[in-house]
Amino acid sequence: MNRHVSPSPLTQAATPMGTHPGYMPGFGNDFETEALPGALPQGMNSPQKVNYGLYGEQLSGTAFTALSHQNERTWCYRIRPSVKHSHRYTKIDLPYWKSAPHVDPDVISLGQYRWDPVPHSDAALTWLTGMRTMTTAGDVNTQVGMASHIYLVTQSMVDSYFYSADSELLVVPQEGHLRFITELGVIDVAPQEIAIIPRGLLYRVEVLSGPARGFVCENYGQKFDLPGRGPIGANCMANRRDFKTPVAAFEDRETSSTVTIKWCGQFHETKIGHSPLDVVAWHGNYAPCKYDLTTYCPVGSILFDHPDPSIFTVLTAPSGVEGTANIDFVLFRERWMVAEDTFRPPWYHKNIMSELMGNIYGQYDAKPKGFIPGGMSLHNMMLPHGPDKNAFEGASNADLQPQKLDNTMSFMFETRFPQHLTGFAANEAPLQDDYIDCWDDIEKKFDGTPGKK
Ligand SMILES: O=C(O)Cc1cc(O)ccc1O
Ligand SMILES: [Fe+2]
Repeated sequence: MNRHVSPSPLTQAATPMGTHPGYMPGFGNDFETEALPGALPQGMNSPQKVNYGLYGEQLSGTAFTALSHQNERTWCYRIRPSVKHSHRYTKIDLPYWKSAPHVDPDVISLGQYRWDPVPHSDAALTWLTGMRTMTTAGDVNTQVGMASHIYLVTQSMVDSYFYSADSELLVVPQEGHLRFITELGVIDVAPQEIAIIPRGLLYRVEVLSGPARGFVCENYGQKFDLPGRGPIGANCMANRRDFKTPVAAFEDRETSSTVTIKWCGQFHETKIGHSPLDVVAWHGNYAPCKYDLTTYCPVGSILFDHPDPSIFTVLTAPSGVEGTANIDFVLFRERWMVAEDTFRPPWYHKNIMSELMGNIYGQYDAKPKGFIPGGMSLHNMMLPHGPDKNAFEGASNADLQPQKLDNTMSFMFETRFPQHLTGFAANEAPLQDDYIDCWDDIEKKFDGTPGKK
């Protein structure tokens, strides 16, 4: 249990860019935090009257009846109940933010694909208008699968708020700093960090330094969790204490504002007369968090062979089939390679899962060239891939001393569902037409005689 009492409310004036009210450590903890002393009811959730004239409201992230170790909900004590925020909804179009099922008949998703970084343009883009869907998988209506997006953000949301009823968002910045000002507090993220924004949580996004670009995994299914470590034990990989959840912070601001809601793949808007970020105190285990990827402690092979990449899982979102994730978030970061008599980079393979990768910085060992920071690749269900010719020749002839893989941070969103390219990914984003040529000149070495070649 984390308990936090902050001395003063968060108002815009009290939080100039760059200062931050603070975080509480832990993943999935039962947190409690109040921005005004005594705002949080003690020993009960629904007193007849809440201190300061606040309204109590529950945000349920799992079914009321979910098993107790999976049950997630947060009690909010707010200036107005959320329902006061919604008037009539109107549909709006955000043409670049797509949801599954979205199969463009003119696009071929079967293939090995790689993209250069999607460039910034002169357009002023917010978190909403700057979201560019690359792939979709599964079905948003049945709450399975995911979408992958690139965001290009140059402009803060002003008097404009958003929540996704469809999904939890895993945000992986690659350039620029963003601030997520949420109902439950403020999260600042920079490259090498990630943020998790739960389904249904309302927020706006400000640009602390831009232009900002990054990757988003939109998870339609069950929430991301930490993987079981099995025989690895109680430590290493991602440790719970390195996740940070913001302390309560609120705005008491009366201005006409817009709330946008993503619901069943469609976007809707409603107008309100105040900031909806008015939660003065909260307690519960359904909350946003951030995580510094440089605190990820990689565990790997220390004698021979290359383990499956699941060894580098940071977070896993279950699919309902035990051991088979809806999505795994996997991190390839700096580490030592020490394996003896081993082809050290990723092996050639075909996978029932679909692998969407992004490069945060540096060089990836299986693809020393062409997969560059800000770039993405897709190796879809059962499509063969592996090291390019250069990586293969380099690794199979290398003197196998212990070697530090430095200056490298890439990740994978790996889903059990095939990923479908959007029209944007196929036609507008900088697709590398020659990507599959990287395996072209891999030569036949077999000549019928034994011995290593
Ligand atoms: O394809 C990739 O580069 C990702 C990957 C990395 C690895 O170390 C093993 C398998 C795998 O799919
Ligand atoms: Fe792979």
